[in-house]
Amino acid sequence: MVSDSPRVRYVNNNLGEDQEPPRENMSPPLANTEAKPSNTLVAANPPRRTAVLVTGAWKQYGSGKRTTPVLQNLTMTVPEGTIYSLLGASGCGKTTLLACTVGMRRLDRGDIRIFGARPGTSESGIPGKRVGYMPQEIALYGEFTIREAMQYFGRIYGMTIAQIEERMVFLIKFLDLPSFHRQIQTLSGGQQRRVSFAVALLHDPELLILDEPTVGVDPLLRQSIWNYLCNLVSTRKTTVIITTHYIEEAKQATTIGLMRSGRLLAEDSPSNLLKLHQCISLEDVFLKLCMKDKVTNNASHELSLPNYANTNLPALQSTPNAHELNTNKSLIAVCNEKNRHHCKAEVMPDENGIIGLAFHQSKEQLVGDDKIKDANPKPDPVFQRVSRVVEEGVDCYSADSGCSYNPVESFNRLRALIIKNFICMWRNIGFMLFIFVLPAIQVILFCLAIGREPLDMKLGVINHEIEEFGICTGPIGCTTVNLSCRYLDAIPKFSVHLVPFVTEEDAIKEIEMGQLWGYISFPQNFSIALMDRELNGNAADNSSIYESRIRIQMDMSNQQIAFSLQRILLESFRSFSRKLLNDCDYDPVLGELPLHFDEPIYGHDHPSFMEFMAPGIVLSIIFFMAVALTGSAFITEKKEGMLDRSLVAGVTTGEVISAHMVTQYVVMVGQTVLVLVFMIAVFEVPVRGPLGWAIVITLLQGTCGMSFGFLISTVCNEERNAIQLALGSFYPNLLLSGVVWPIESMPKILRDISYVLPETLACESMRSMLTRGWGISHPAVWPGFLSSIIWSVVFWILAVLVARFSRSK
Ligand SMILES: Nc1ncnc2c1ncn2[C@@H]1O[C@H](COP(=O)(O)OP(=O)(O)OP(=O)(O)O)[C@@H](O)[C@H]1O
Repeated sequence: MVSDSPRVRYVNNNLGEDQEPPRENMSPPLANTEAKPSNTLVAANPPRRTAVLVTGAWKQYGSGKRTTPVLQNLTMTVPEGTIYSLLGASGCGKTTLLACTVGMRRLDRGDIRIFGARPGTSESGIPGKRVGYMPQEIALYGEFTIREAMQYFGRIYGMTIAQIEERMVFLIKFLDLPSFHRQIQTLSGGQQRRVSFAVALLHDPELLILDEPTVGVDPLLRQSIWNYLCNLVSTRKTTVIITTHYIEEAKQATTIGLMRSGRLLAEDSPSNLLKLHQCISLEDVFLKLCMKDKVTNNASHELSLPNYANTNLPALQSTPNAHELNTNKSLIAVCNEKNRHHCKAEVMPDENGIIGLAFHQSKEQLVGDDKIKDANPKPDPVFQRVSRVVEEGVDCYSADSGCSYNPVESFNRLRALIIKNFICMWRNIGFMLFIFVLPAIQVILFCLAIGREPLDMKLGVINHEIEEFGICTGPIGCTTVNLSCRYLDAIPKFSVHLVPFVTEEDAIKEIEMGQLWGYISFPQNFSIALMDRELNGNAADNSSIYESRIRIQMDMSNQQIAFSLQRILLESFRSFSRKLLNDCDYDPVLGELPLHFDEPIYGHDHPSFMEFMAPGIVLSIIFFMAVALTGSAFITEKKEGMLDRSLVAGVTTGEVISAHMVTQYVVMVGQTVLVLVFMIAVFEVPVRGPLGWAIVITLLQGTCGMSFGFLISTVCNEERNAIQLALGSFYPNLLLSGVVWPIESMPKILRDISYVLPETLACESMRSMLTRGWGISHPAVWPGFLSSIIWSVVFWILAVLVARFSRSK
């Protein structure tokens, strides 16, 4: 292992550039082979010197009618220090078998032993540095440079920077890679695959599991890769499992496993296969075995004809006109009822002259073969028992396994993950804008657009008291002349734009055109009648009371505008009336309603809608940003295979989550500061309570959003499903949490639902702290903190349960 016995490259030794020195201390695999887990049945004991042993493996995807059987009673033995080449048509189950081998998927039945132990246990070395895994997809962070990719995995494997650098120089040269400064996403598909291959070789593992490493690789380099693998096996006793579509190159393997429909048709050395089946080429052997398998299993099923149009075999895709090619190098089975016992070979070399394995295997065929399953022997009951027993062992992939925990190694892995997270974030400009600029824009837009007083509301004025047309200016002092003008003067002009009209009908027409919010009309004798009413009270006659009335007719379709206009007109009248009574030496209180509002206990005389909404908006922004960031981060890593690759390399789920939390908290603190600075410092939203606790509850809501995002990422495999789920929950949450409207206005049942949502109590707490100045110990405040914590825990528990359930599939 790297940290125990540094296995740096050895350019200066006498083995030549592409050769590795013999592995020191080759005993651990054997020692592990002999070590029996205490609860393992005797039947499961693998033979000595077997690196990988798969026994009676059964695996299917889906359930019910959608079941796809993939592995069917497959048994495979990979001796240590050999190259085992797994050959089979597209869709026959090679990748699934490798995924089960590295513990990323679980068998339905059967048993897998790596160095004598179940994958996922510390004895097997998987996950960890004993294995180098190259999945079929690139599974690398596109934002990384080649060097950063090497450093990321090197740190996980516990290599020093010097070891990583030395190894990288060799691998770049050997695999003909571009400069290590190049970002992976800027490389060609073939170059990316080679970087992926280099990462698998980086730490010189004991077991290499390579899923189609030579696809898209130049023939010379392909040969060079095989030479290198052969050298690794002979000098380092490395064990290699490699899948390929190319029969030609597989001839260099020590053992070939021929796979069809999830079964292993044969497993032997290339020479033995040729000898045993009396064929001159491996293609013939494979064809013969396929025919035999087909006839044995289902006489009524015909062999599928190769489907050139749909096949995803690289060798076939690169052939311009496959039907026209006809040499006798490669083979495509063309069998029908008549020639079932006599197969004809057709040629399928690719553009490089490499022969492709040309059996296309459709899903339909696999499903059809499932009918054969019943004819196959049932899995050995012993293995069923073994399978059940080993499931109970310690699983190093689970977050809480504590499997051979080494704090230093764990710290190194955590560091690698955190560095990785920040590099990915830093390199992605769009992402940076999303996480920092978007919240700021949301707050600015909220503060500018929501809750402010409407301005410039147009109101028509019909004044029958004055001769001239227009808006008049009123006299001052105690007078009975043109009081209508004096009242109009009291109306704030920045809020209400007064527009003169001759008649009410003219104003109504404008209202109907959507040009006015209402009109105000003064009768002819308004001033005299008003003075009579104000000064004489009950003694005023009926005509004075009628003539003193100002008529107002409004468009009430817009609640906020209508309420604002009504309030302004009322307040303006109060102010006009007080001034007039004062000027005439009367007590101004006479003009008031007998209602007196004292200084408010909390808030101020003119509460704004913005102040009501601001606390909830802050929490919503932080909550949903955390949902989006966490959900997208995990789904992308999962979908592109990067998460699985890191897990196989030895990173634990707990470390992945911890690293994400560290990154997410840094982002969240930044977002919280940004959002609060804009709200408080720029837009002067009042803070009357403890700002520190307001920040804490904001971070708790972010944690809650992070947990929800994690849950979404475990439930969804595709980004679009995650977006649907996140958006689907966004609006109900926003509308029901009392962010935009008081929950007191909701029907009882909805109010009860609202109280158990993650944001409602938190929003109440935040509002109480900011606008009422209450502290954490107040009974209306602490429940918001508690609810955020409880929801975070509930989401995490659900996410962990779903993740476990998914992995067991
Ligand atoms: N997650 C999944 N859910 C459902 N079916 C799946 C899943 N993964 C693979 N399959 C199906 O299982 C079968 C075997 O797939 P697998 O990837 O193991 O084949 P393969 O031999 O590696 O193919 P290829 O050479 O093209 O990579 C295919 O029919 C595939 O469609």
